[in-house]
Amino acid sequence: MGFADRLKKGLSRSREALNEIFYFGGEVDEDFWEDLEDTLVMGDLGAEVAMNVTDDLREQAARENLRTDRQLRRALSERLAAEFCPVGRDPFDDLPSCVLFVGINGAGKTTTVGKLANDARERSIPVVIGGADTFRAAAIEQLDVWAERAGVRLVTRDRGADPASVCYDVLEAAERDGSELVLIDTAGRLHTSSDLMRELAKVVSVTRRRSPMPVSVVLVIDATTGQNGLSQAKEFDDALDLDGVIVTKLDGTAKGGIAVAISHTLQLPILRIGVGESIEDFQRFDAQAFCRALVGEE
Ligand SMILES: Nc1nc2c(ncn2[C@@H]2O[C@H](COP(=O)(O)OP(=O)(O)OP(=O)(O)O)[C@@H](O)[C@H]2O)c(=O)[nH]1
Repeated sequence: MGFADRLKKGLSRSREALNEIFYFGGEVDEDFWEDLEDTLVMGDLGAEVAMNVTDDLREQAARENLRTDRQLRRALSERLAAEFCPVGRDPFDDLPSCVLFVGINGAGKTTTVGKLANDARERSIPVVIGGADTFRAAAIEQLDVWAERAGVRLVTRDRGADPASVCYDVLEAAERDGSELVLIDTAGRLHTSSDLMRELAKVVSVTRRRSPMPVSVVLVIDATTGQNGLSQAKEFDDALDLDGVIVTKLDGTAKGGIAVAISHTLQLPILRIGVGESIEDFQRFDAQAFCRALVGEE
């Protein structure tokens, strides 16, 4: 299955919900707009975005006399795409660059680091991985498997070591080897655990101070988390001042709207998306293509 099909399949829940209201058979009446707003809220877009988008679309439909399913879907997908914060500096393209990956347990950080390392190597970018998840021995082993798969060097320390020291080590190794991209995996943690968030803030500030390259902090978020994803992202942003977001598991049962809610509310760009477990299952984010898949516009 191609990338676009995977994304379409993954976002089918949102699309099916929209299909129900788009089969209105004629009148675009008050019920239609109410149902649209409810459906967008249910699709994890959040109340604020759902209301703004519905109000704008309603005005546009009246102004431009949009009536058909096709016209309305197109206008909706364009309006939703406009909600995304545009990408300014892309930390995986604008080199040299050091990126720290943060997020809750199981969000897909390690997998994402593996995919990005592989992508960089394929583009002949000298890249090194830092394994700063020294909390779990299995995490280091897992990252090692990804590093090997991608054919990229891993710098880490034994379980229990200070994660900030791994950041020092990997930056030193990058300087020595001439690596232009440094990808650092950190231990997963709940955004509600203030001790662990403080520890992570220290890792970030040490890395920012030590790094001769620009440092970006990227939140990896599992799209299937739903609306809780927005509060997660808010907490991480408050504590670490995020630079961007990667949304994973969009091939699963995600509703997808959380990507819109986070990007708009926190004004953070979506840098990449994950659509599967294997090394090539990820993509640059294209807001238009994403919204077409979300809305079911042909
Ligand atoms: N379907 C799907 N699964 C994914 C994707 N990205 C990651 N996964 C799976 O999600 C699970 C967790 O991924 P990890 O990369 O280990 O997550 P992590 O954030 O590093 O987890 P911790 O080390 O516990 O913090 C694994 O089973 C991955 O295969 C994706 O885009 N799609």
